[in-house]
Amino acid sequence: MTRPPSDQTAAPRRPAPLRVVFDLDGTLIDSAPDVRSVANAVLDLWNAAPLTLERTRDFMGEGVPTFVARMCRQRELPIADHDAVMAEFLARYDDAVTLTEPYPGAIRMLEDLRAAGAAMAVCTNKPLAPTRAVLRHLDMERLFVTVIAGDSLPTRKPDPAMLHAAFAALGGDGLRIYVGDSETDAETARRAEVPFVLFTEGYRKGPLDQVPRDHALSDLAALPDLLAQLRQAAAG
Ligand SMILES: O=C(O)COP(=O)(O)O
Ligand SMILES: [Mg+2]
Repeated sequence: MTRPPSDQTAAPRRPAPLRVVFDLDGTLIDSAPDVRSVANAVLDLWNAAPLTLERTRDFMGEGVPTFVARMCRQRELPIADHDAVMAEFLARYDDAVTLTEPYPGAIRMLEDLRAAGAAMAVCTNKPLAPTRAVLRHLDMERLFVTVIAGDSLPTRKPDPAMLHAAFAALGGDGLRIYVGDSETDAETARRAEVPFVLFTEGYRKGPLDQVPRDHALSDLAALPDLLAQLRQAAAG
């Protein structure tokens, strides 16, 4: 019995190339303890009360200038001192790496994606020097084609320019995905018109159901399977 032609000719389609861009703080690494320690060392210079970890997380997400502005407002530091506060903060931030940990399964997940042929980048509002320092400290730098940081371009997320630059560095066509933890990341993905995966265990400020996203996950180890499914669907 001859098979119908469709069965004879059905060859598996090549999966689409995968380009994945990751936010950093609150997505791949839990860096708030280091940021808090920097903030509190600076606040101590002004004899101001320290920040809790929770408040530190709340202040993160839009980069150092916004973090420092929120911190100064919260502790009512004199406006005339804000530039000096910023300078003291930045001076300490570059090597603030020892309290930071990758989220469970983050490095294994990145290695799995790379083994599956994904090209990956970091797109973070954190400045480049502390970003490079922490990635090196955690032996994660090797996993990324490029890093676009909070001082790499004239604008920061949620302006989509950083995300566009990250995908441009990854090159070519294929399936594009942005993975992040915050409202800022969701808005960046929307403006860049890139599908967004929300990591739910990071530094989001509001309720989960109010963050627009295409997919959500609480365990980074689930990302390779999700992306494999999306890749197959994209291959048709
Ligand atoms: O440094 C911040 O405020 C946020 O950094 P992120 O963009 O990696 O979350
Ligand atoms: Mg983040």
